[in-house]
Amino acid sequence: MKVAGEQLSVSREGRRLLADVSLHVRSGELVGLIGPNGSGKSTLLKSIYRALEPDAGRVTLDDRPLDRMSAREAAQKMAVVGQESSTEFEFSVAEIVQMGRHPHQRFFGGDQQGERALLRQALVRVGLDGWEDRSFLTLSGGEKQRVLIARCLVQQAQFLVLDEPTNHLDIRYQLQLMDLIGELGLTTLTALHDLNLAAAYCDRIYVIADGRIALSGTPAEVLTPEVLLDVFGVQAEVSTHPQTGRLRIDFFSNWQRAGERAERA
Ligand SMILES: Nc1ncnc2c1ncn2[C@@H]1O[C@H](COP(=O)(O)OP(=O)(O)OP(=O)(O)O)[C@@H](O)[C@H]1O
Repeated sequence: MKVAGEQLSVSREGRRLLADVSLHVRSGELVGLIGPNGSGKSTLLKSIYRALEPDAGRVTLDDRPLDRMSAREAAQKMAVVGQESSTEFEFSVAEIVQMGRHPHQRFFGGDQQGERALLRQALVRVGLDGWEDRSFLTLSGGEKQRVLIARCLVQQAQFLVLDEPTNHLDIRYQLQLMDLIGELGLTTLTALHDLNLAAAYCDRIYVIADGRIALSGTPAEVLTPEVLLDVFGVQAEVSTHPQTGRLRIDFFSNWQRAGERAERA
């Protein structure tokens, strides 16, 4: 499934949060969205997954406008893990994951055994096999995040939208989750703060700053020291890891620069 956002604009309380943003994700592509805090990443993702109505522009899935689809049809095509996915209600892990099946279920009947198998497979994939009866509210941030990913898996949508999916995850699960997303081979758009993860996993990256797309391209095209200084205001060195061949970004903090200055003096 290919996805496009065309000239999306959002204003709230007299402020332009998104200005004429266009982006596209080709079928099976993993596209990253990076940018500083408050640059508009969540606003853009919310306008794509219909949590927020843009003032102008449209979103299409396989060239069909999303706003002409029913909520059920949209949910069959698009699965979302947003940033604020908390619930105050007492649901079990199994109940939360099974919510991903709602767009596919009819009122009566259904293949109960098949549904249970899907639930189990999804929990195995996120490392939570046997956690069905645990209360969602009692889970750690990282465990909750993995449950929400499992909910996406059972939804069997072709397009995944993820807002900071590695938030709360320890390094092992960050890598495991990004590997899993890559293996799924779905059309994926994800906001990421960790630029090394973006470099390692994304086919292409959009950089957003002040509600506008500053540039887009492959990780090597986008993640240059000049762009990182310009957009994030940090000095960085970008190299290629000798073993993995992946881009590696090292950041220099103020104390390192101060140390270098002292050495030179
Ligand atoms: N409903 C709203 N009304 C007014 N301002 C809003 C609203 N929603 C978001 N904003 C503002 O829009 C800007 C973009 O917010 P957004 O959450 O999209 O940024 P972000 O890039 O996802 O940030 P972060 O990296 O911190 O998660 C912020 O300055 C935010 O305060």
